[in-house]
Amino acid sequence: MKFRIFRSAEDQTGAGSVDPTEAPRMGGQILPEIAPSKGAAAEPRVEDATPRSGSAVVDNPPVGPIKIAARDVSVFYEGKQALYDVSLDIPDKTVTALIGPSGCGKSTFLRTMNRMNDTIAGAKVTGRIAMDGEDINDRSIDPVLLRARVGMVFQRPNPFPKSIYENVAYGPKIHGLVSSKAEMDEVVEKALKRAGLWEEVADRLQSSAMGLSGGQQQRLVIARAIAVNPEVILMDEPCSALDPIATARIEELIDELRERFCIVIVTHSMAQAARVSQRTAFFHMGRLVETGDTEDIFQNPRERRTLDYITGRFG
Ligand SMILES: Nc1ncnc2c1ncn2[C@@H]1O[C@H](COP(=O)(O)OP(=O)(O)OP(=O)(O)O)[C@@H](O)[C@H]1O
Repeated sequence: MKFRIFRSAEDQTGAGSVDPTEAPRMGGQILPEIAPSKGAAAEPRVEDATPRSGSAVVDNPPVGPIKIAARDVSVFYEGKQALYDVSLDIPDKTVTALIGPSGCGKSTFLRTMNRMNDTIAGAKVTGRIAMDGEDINDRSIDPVLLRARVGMVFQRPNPFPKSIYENVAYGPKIHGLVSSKAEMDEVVEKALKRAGLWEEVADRLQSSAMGLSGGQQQRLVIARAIAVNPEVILMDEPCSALDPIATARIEELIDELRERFCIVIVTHSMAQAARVSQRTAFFHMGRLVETGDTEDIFQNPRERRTLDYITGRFG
């Protein structure tokens, strides 16, 4: 079976990512024709699902150094469980895509990796998340410093209403990473270059960031994250507010950045997951269903639910 791996950023839906002329298969077996899911409505809702007892076994771990190891991570909002016992290894210098239908817990899991859930009243996280072996929820860890090490890019570009230069300089300044104006100029230029924005803004660094296009603003936000030398960059649907050309530019950038950073991206577009990631984790109803190399997940998923989702039968 071949999945069409879209090279154009125009396809933002997953439904078209399957060649309908070829039979889908699972676990290496050709499956009989599968009727469009009738069972979806009968599936239990998250709050009805029986929580599995925690198991620290990591499904299909990646080869190579692990940057973040999540073990039995659960998240509750006002006592209502949204994530159940997720154990996942995130490799370094790799793009890991988190996919799954709306409300399955992708963003919730993403936020556990830089303790952004701490900022949500009533949210509680259990389990263990280690970065380079160190528990990020340990009392000794300052969440502000953690968020510099684990940067985050959101759906909508959120530059500060300040100049382009100040947007990038802000992080290095508050974290005391530079000691002179010349050094700051260098840091700003380097970050903008790495984010692929330098040539477009070099002559207007003092102009407002709000005057940039959406795609440029998103690259500026990435430059702002990079400027503090993060180790991990979390991206929560970074292209969902962008047009296809700006999306393609961000995807190229993600591909370049993975040489230096561990990247985790939440995306609704299976075509995007297939284009940008090397590892994929599929979530459903608050649980991690399956994880593996992206090619395997898309061409030969082991779980029926993964197959149904990537072939557009639900979600
Ligand atoms: N701040 C919050 N307060 C209460 N419940 C929340 C909060 N954030 C998320 N939830 C709930 O947790 C569950 C998982 O939500 P989450 O946003 O992580 O899913 P998602 O897979 O990222 O969804 P989407 O693709 O729609 O962004 C949902 O049932 C959602 O309603």
